[in-house]
Amino acid sequence: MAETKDETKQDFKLETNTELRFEVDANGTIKLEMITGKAEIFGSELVEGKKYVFTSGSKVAVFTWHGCTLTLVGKSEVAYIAKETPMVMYLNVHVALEQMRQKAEEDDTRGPRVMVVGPTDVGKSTLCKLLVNFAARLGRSPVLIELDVGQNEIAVPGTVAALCIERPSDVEEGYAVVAPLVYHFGHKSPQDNTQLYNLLITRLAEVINLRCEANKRTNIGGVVINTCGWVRGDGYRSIVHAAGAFEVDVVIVLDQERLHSELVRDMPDFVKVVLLPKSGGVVERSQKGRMESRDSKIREYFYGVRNSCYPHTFEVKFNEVKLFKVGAPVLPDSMLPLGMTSEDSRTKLVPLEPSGSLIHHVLSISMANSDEENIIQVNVAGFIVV
Ligand SMILES: Nc1ncnc2c1ncn2[C@@H]1O[C@H](COP(=O)(O)OP(=O)(O)OP(=O)(O)O)[C@@H](O)[C@H]1O
Repeated sequence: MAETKDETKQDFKLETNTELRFEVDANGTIKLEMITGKAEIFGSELVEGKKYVFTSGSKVAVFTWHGCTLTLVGKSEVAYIAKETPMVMYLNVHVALEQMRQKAEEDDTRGPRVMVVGPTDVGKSTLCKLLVNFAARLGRSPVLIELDVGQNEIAVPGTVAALCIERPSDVEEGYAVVAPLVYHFGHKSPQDNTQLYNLLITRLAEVINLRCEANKRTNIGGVVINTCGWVRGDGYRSIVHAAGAFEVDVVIVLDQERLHSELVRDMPDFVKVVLLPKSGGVVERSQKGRMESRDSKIREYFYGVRNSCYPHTFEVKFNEVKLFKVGAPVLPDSMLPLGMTSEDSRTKLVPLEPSGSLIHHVLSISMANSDEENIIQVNVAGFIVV
């Protein structure tokens, strides 16, 4: 039978230190198979002869240190081999971090804490993935911190989260999200409530510090922090705040000299600030593309990556739940009780009356035992759609 257009087969031969980049068409899929050699996708190794399926919108780079042959079956928007990649530099960073882990092991101290910053679409999430995957391949167990509330790799958008990485992420399905630590933020940009954002960063850092104190392996593995692409004004101040809260040792700036020089100026001397180039393969995403990827992240939470989960519908009486929203309307300081500032209201919990306006909203379920606890600073158990 003749091949249909959707089953176009392409063969590629990759030399050492090159990568095959491809994007999957909307509503299409691509099957990738490594025929010979060795290759990896964002730090996760490919198995020879196994067929990997990538769904619509995926943007992938298959990198090889040793050379390989590959086939792609399906319709791709683009598929090309790139010889220029920053992978050797990224690997050098990993090697330096591994040396810091070995030193920490010898001296019984803390492993490296590294934060990746830069404007939007420079490959921050991808570099974080590479670093934790490389570490996991050496048997390390770093903690991945996700501060990018818009494009969150661990939980649904609108959250900050942490995940202990025990093994490299799955090539098709991403991180094995087992027992993540997630805090509710509720907006897709930190700009919408900077006070709350900074408060959650402080809280997350406290909890991670406790975890590191209690678990030597996690402590040695270190922390890799992904940030969002808002690097001006309050966004920059949030980056500096996060660096302080997590007591980072290394800040990697991707692709922006201005941000690099600002951070060199503002970081303490013991923090290494490194400027690295972005990969030419990183794909710029439009507002629409970002919205779609947020939607698919929420869908993935409820249905699983390959529709492997079945969300349940159940009814709860309104008197059995308490509903809150974070942030009271901002009032002028003159109208507030003595000693309170309008900034406080942004992190205040406001009770919500159940109403039709809640329909189709995503709510998070707090782990708090009572509403006397500081619910904002308590992690969430999961999410529901009303
Ligand atoms: N070398 C590469 N080749 C092809 N695609 C790539 C490469 N590196 C990254 N990408 C793709 O580019 C897209 C953007 O990368 P990434 O999410 O890492 O950027 P980011 O800086 O974290 O963006 P944001 O600021 O939106 O969080 C992703 O879909 C990723 O899979």
